[in-house]
Amino acid sequence: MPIDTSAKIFVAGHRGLVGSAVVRKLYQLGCTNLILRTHSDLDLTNQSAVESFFADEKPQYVILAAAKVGGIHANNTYPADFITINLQIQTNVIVSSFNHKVQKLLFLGSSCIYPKFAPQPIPENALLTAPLEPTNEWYAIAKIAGIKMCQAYRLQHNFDAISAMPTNLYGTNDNFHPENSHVLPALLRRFHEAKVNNLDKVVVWGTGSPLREFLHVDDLADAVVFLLENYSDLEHVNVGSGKEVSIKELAELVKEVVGFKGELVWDSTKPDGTPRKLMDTSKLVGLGWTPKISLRDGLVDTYKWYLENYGKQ
Ligand SMILES: NC(=O)C1=CN([C@@H]2O[C@H](COP(=O)(O)OP(=O)(O)OC[C@H]3O[C@@H](n4cnc5c(N)ncnc54)[C@H](OP(=O)(O)O)[C@@H]3O)[C@@H](O)[C@H]2O)C=CC1
Ligand SMILES: C[C@H]1O[C@H](OP(=O)(O)OP(=O)(O)OC[C@H]2O[C@@H](n3cnc4c(=O)[nH]c(N)nc43)[C@H](O)[C@@H]2O)[C@@H](O)[C@@H](O)C1=O
Repeated sequence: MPIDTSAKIFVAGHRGLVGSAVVRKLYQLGCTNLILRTHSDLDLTNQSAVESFFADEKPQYVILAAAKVGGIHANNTYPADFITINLQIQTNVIVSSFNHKVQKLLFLGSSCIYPKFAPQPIPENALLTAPLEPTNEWYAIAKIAGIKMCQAYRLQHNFDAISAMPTNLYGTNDNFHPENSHVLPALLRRFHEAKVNNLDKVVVWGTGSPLREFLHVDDLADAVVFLLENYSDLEHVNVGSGKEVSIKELAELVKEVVGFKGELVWDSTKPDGTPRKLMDTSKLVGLGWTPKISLRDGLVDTYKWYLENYGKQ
């Protein structure tokens, strides 16, 4: 049922790529009672601080978009951080949400929960059917544990906790860190810097052959609200665009959007990761949701935002 615009909604991770898009969406819908805390105000790995926060604020809805997130290099380099921090955050928020009678919680996982060689497109029931992609299995295991925890609280306590599994996301407020970011923001920054510094080439990681699906974060935020209003069941739900491109095609598209005229150089010492991870989104489409923003339009908008916020540096 439609979200009550006066309801107390805690958006955990509200400054991040996903959290900020969800906040924009909820404000657009007329929500007037969002509860927002920065990482420095409320460290979600601190169990007693989270418990006190929920006891004081008693939110009615929780959207869990806070996590330790990064691209293939970051996941491959900091496995202990990715499994520990994400297990701590999600456990603290899910348990305290239940303890303080939150009406509904939406947990955000990721497409990396699926086996490295899952059937394509990947259906929700491919979960735990084969080995994971080694470069991000620690993060994936944490996310799978989050799905299972939401299921366990529904089975034992009838707690309305649902899980959404987005594909690779991009958009405004993304992480543009040169090493630890995801591919799309990393390339946007690298091509931009090459253009403004008149470089003649840009290094792209891997072989360029892996395929990736991309969804603009505003579409994801729309899907998050749609699921909060229309879905309450045990199984997680894939959220994607249904369209995939090779990393080479993506690099060419970013090059074109940025207007870089030089050449691409491939650094095959960097990992390719999962060869493909196109999600089967027929379950979500069957519920009545479809994405709206094309990759080209989304890239153009994101680069425009990048120029307004970082272009002068
Ligand atoms: N980006 C992507 O391509 C995809 C993301 N997802 C999922 O979406 C969710 C959000 O990801 P995304 O928005 O990209 O990530 P971001 O890194 O952009 O945002 C994460 C947010 O969580 C906050 N945060 C991190 N640690 C803590 C903590 N200990 N206490 C409080 N807040 C904390 C961060 O605050 P601060 O920066 O101040 O530390 C930040 O605001 C995650 O669950 C992720 O797994 C799923 C699929 C794809
Ligand atoms: C959403 C999903 O995202 C992550 O999985 P991933 O999709 O493999 O992550 P990625 O975006 O970092 O890489 C995608 C592809 O792109 C190639 N690639 C080229 N050049 C750059 C580059 O400059 N940076 C990066 N990061 N990748 C590059 C890179 O070699 C790889 O082949 C998970 O860690 C996890 O966070 C998760 O759930």
